[in-house]
Order: sequence, then C-alpha cells, then structure tokens
Amino acid sequence: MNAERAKVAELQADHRALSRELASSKAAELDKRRQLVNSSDEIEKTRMKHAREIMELEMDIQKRARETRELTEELRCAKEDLEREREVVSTLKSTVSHQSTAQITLNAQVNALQVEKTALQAQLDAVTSTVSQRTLDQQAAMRRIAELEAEAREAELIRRKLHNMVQELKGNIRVFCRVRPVLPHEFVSPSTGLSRSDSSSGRSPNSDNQDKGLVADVMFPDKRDHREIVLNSSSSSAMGQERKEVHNFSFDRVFEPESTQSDVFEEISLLAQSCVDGYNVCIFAYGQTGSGKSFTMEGGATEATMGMIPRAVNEVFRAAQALNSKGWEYKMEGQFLEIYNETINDLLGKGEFDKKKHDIKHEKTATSASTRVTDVNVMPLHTPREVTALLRLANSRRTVAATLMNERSSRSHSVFTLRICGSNQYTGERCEGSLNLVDLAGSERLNSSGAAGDKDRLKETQNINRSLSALGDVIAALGEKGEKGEKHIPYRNSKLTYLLQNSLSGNSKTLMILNLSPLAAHLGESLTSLRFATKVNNTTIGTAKKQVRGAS
Ligand SMILES: Nc1ncnc2c1ncn2[C@@H]1O[C@H](COP(=O)(O)OP(=O)(O)OP(=O)(O)O)[C@@H](O)[C@H]1O
Repeated sequence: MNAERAKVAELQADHRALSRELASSKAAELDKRRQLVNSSDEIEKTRMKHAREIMELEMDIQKRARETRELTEELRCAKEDLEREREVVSTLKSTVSHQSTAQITLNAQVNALQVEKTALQAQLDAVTSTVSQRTLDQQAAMRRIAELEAEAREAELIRRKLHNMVQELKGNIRVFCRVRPVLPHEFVSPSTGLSRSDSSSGRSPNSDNQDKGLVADVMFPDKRDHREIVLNSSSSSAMGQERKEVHNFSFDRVFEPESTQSDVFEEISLLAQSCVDGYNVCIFAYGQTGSGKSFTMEGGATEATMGMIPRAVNEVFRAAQALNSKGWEYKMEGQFLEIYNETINDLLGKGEFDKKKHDIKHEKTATSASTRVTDVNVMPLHTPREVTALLRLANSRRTVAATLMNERSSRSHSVFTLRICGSNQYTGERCEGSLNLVDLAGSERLNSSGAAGDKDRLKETQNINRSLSALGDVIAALGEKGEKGEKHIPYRNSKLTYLLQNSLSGNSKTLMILNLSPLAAHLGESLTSLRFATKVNNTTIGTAKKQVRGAS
C-alpha cells in the first residue's frame, strides 16, 4: 500500500508538475497569442500604411502621367510653332534676299535720280530766275494795265461828259432806228407761194430774198458808229424808164436786223438811270404796224428777248438800289394806259373793260411838274417782279380789248409810266423822275392800211394820224422854242401829247425808236417813217433838267 500510496503520491506529484507545466504552457501560449495579436495589428497598420502609400504613389503616377501628357502636348505645339517660325524665317530670308536685290536696284535708281535731280535743280534754278524775272515783268505790266485802265476810265468819264454835252447842245431828243429781221413766215417763194425756212439756203435770208424782190435794198454803211442807213428804191418814170434813187438817213444810232434787245438797251440804259437822278424820260417806239414796236418795247418772255420796258425797269431798280448806300431811298409806282380813238383807258383795271372817263391833270411846283390821270389804278412797285405782273395784267387787258375789236392793239398807243420819288436821308434832298415808255399806234398811211372804205377803221386811222402829227408838231414847236425863245407848244392837240406834256419839254430826255420793216413791200412806209424821224432828229429841245429839291 505504501507503494501504492507512494505511487499515487508520485503520480500526484507528476500531475502537479504537469499541471504546473500546463499552466505555464498556457500562460506562454497566452503571451504568444497576445504577441500574435499585437503583431497582427502591426501588420494591419503596416498593410494599411502601405496601401495608402501605394494609393498616393498611384495618384502621383497619374499626376506625373498627366503632366507628361501636357508636356508632350506642349512639346508638340512648340514643335509646330518652331516649324512655323522656321517657315517664316525661311520666307523672311527669301524676302530679305529679294529686298536686298531690290535695294541694290533702288540704290542704283536713287543714284541715277540724284544725278537727274541735280540736273533738274539746275534747270529749276534757271526757270525760277526766269519766272522771277517774268513776275517782275508781269507786275510792271499789271501796273501799266492798271494805269491804262485808270486812264481808260478817265477817258470814259470824259467821253460821257462830252457825250452829255453833245446831247445837251443837240437838245435832249434822240432818235434810234431799228430794222427788224425778216420773219420765217415772210420767206415766201415767188414760184410756189410757200413759206420756207431760212436755214434751207446757204446764203443769208436777206440777200437771197433781196434778189427775189422780197426784202428791201437796205444798207448800213457806217460800220464804226452805226449811225447811217441807206435805202435804195427804183421807180418807173412816165416814159417807162427805170429810175433808181438812193435815200440816205442818219440817226443817233441805227440797229441792223441782227441787233439784239440787249444791244438796243445798252444804248438806252443811261436814260433809265437818269430818271433815278430826277429826270423825266420818254421813250417812244414809232413805226408802221408789224415793224417791231411791241417787240422792242415789251419783247418776249425769255431773258434774251425781254424788251425795253422790263429792262429799263430792272435798270431803274438796280440804279436805285446802288444809291441806297449814299442815303437815297426811292418809292416807285406804275400805271399803264392806252389811248384809243382819243380816249384814255386804264390797262390795270379789273373786271369789265374800262368805261370810266379819265382826265389829265398837270401839277406844277417851282421845282417840279407832274401829271396825274384821274380814276386810274396806280400800283406801288417794290420789285421788278411786281412790274412783270403789272405788264402781264396790262397785256391781258389789251387782249380783252383786242377781242372786242380786231387788231385794236396796233391801232392804239400804250403808255407805261414809272414814277420815281427819291429822298436822301443824309442831305435831305428830294427828287422826282419819271420814265414813260410809249408803244405808238401803227403809223401807216390811210390808203396803205386799207382803211379808206371802213368807217371805224377810217376814224381810228384819222385819230392815229392826228395824234402822231400832233406829236410831230409838239416836237417841232419845242425845237422852235429852243431857237427863238418862248413859243406856244400845242400839247392839247392830242391826248397823247397832253398826257406826256411834262415828259416832252425842254426839261426832259426823249428818245424815239423808229422801227422799220425790212420788206420791200413796206419801202414806201419805211421812207415816210424815216422822213418823220429825221424831222424829229433835227429838232433841238433844250437842256434836260433834274427835278431835284434841296432840304426844306
Ligand atoms: N428784232 C426782232 N427780232 C425778231 N422778231 C421780231 C423783231 N421785231 C419784231 N419781230 C417780230 O415781228 C412781228 C411784228 O412785231 P411787233 O408786233 O412788235 O410789231 P408792231 O410794230 O408792234 O406791230 P403792231 O403795231 O401791230 O403792234 C412779231 O411777230 C415780232 O415778234
């Protein structure tokens, strides 16, 4: 038993040793396990750290890859730029090379031009010196021209003074003669009786027609002063012999058929100016029917054909305007009358043709004389345009009258009167002038007008003849008065002379324009008219006086 006990004790001791050993093994295992867990944690931490590092590295790699791509792209662009730059450089090189060649050429040209310039400079110097010499010459010539112009102006002034003196010595009546051209409808072929235009012949219409006896044989020998007119006529004697006669006439001015309205007006513009200076001016158109009186006085609608009335009126307005700067102010008024069968009619009336009775009243003061006609329209005029309207109205009134009685216009006298009153605001002077423009009735004789058989025509013609011969008598009496002193002037013998009394005296300036037809058929009438005009031309009616009053 003891052995057993010993054995159990031994086994127990073994068991205890083994339990101790197991406990220590367990503790060791626990420690190992703890170490293992720690190591696992560390491994995990390390793994995670590595994973983070890997991720960072990958991102870094991606970033680097992107940067690489960008750099590659930049590199590619830079290469392209470089390539372009290369091309540009190469182009520039070729341009430079061309330019160099061109520069060489240009240099050569510049050199040549320099040579040329030097030559031209030399020429220019020569020309400049010539020009300055010429300029000096020209200045001297200009001075000389100015001197000559001044001399010419002075000579013109003297000429005008002399002209005026001659006018005054001769008296203040002048006569112009104007021959109108042959009109297209007057070119009648003797064989066919048809009209033809003058452009169809190479010769001048007048000479061509002269041969055929259509145009009168008229000559104008005075080519310098245009003062003479010569008519050649032929008649058969009782014995059947042809007798040729030459009729010479001379006037203050003769206008050939080619003369224009402006040529005629040039000669009378001074008269128009005179009425602004306070003169009474009277311009008559005299001549047989169809000789061009109305054309001369009233004219056509264009500037070239405009007659003496509108031209004179324009001139009066122009002259009055020019005197404005010297303190003159003018008032103008106009009237337009017709004298038909010794009755005065107002051509500026309205409505029915004038049936009023008009009387002529003369007013005389110490310094002026004026004429008024009762109950007529006197229009204040401020512009030439108003005068044109006035003339148009007068013409339409005449047309109305003409339809009442055939050809009446050529059977009446028309008298346009422009009255001008001026006053000078500086000197206080006043002046009154008048411009009478008279289109006389046709001057043809009784038998040639075919009026002898017609009672009305006969009366008209007798009245016309009476008034025209009264006009001649007045002018003749004025001439005698000039030579012998006081004499009765028969103004009252006709309405025409009585109306124009104040403008037909020693104190006024009178111009008669004798109008002539160029036709051979009118030669007889033309000669009668020329003789009458010569009588007028030989009359002296004293010296015209201005109607000027000083300041009161
Ligand atoms: N210098 C001229 N140039 C061109 N035509 C003219 C000229 N003179 C007159 N005439 C023309 O001759 C014709 C007759 O002229 P105008 O009527 O002026 O004559 P008149 O003498 O006034 O006649 P009337 O006594 O019948 O009025 C008109 O057709 C006119 O246009």
